[in-house]
Amino acid sequence: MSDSDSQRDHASIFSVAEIESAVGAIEIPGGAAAMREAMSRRHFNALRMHRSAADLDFETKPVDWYSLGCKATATDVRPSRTLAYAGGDFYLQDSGSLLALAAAGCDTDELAGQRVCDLCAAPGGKASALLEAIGDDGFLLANEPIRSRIAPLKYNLARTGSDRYAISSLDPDRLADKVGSEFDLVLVDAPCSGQALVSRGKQNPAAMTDKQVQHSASRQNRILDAAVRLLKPGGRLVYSTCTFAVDENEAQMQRLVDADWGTPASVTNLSDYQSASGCYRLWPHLHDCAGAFAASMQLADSFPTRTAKLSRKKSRNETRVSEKQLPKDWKQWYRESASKPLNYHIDGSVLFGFAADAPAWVESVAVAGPELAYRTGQTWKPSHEAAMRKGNAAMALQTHEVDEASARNFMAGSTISCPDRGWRIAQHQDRPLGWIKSDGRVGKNHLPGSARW
Ligand SMILES: C[S@@+](CC[C@H](N)C(=O)[O-])C[C@H]1O[C@@H](n2cnc3c(N)ncnc32)[C@H](O)[C@@H]1O
Repeated sequence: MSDSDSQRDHASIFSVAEIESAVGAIEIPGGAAAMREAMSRRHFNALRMHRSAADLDFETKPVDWYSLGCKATATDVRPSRTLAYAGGDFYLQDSGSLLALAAAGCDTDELAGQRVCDLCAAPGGKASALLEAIGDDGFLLANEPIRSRIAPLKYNLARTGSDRYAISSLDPDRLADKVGSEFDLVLVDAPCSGQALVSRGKQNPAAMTDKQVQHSASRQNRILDAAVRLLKPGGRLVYSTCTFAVDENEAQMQRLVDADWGTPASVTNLSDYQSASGCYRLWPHLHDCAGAFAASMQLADSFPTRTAKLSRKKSRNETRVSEKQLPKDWKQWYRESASKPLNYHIDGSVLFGFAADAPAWVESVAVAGPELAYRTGQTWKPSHEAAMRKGNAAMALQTHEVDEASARNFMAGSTISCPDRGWRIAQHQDRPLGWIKSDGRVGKNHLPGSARW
């Protein structure tokens, strides 16, 4: 069975009445029959552009709700096989995911310099947009409780080229106990019944049942209760799901407002999509995406604050290393910025460099962060993550500009010719691609398997 057959099959399992019942107490604009039909259609991913990206060499049309979003106009373009993608110029995601980013203000300057937490962060589609939006002076904590999902999160955060982040892996309640009321903005892109994904064959059809909706809703209650404890008074909560059920969407926000914890915060740019005060929806039959929900709430100034309770076991300094303990080839790999010093940490076989002006609690909750080097046996090598840096603290010292054909070969895993010895970043039109190590003739390819075409 082809992909499109299986998508059609999943969606056509449901009758119009079942779709209406799964959505709950909200009118479906345009009707459930049109929604049912659109749920079996394929929606192409959108490109979420990096702010410093160069112009694309294929035609695109804008995504109406997110100014940094666009879609390729031709359906035979494969954006994921372009050098612009390899160099981190854009991220690919369902255009519905951009609704939460619009609610957070990621396509404006309002997050610049802010302290932000993405509480349910893997694989990092939204966390990477938050990281780009906070700029060189903000800080992002990306939390993902499920350890096996950390690897793609690390990879996607590194693609932004920023080092202003740390990754934690805690239950939201424990994180709130440890860190306290620290954030200007918390994003909860909650685990949900995933009804919008049923049409893509990525979710079990049981997502449409009340049992699944109520199971997800009670987990969302717990996560949201922790999220508000992580906010500074007056801070902003952005809540999102990829499901249609009111009980997992508008009703969750209403519960917080009814408890007097905050007030809905309208997002002017999203007024066309409003479903309730501070709540926004995209529908598969109206907006050419899988469907999405996002809401924005401002925490009451009177909400009680808590200060960080740092763990005694893994306190600051415990894994920190001095410059003298850095790998011996360090100075051949990186130049450090005097104005943006780093705190170096070795965790097992990985060396991280956290921004020295990051919050004090970062080192007690982080399981990963901006990676600089890793060890295989006794040998240290520079990390692919650091090859992608676009600025900030540790930057690779040496680069090797390659033409388009060599860049494509490099992305496919080949060696490239390079007359200069040592470690350097292969780059194409100033876009970093990854590390090579040259013997003065041939540059050996050090691109990780996951990044290769
Ligand atoms: C909808 S996905 C997040 C997608 C992500 N924000 C993105 O844009 O790439 C929800 C995430 O929440 C995580 N999760 C599961 N249970 C959780 C919990 N109790 N608290 C926080 N996150 C949880 C899941 O592992 C999953 O990675």
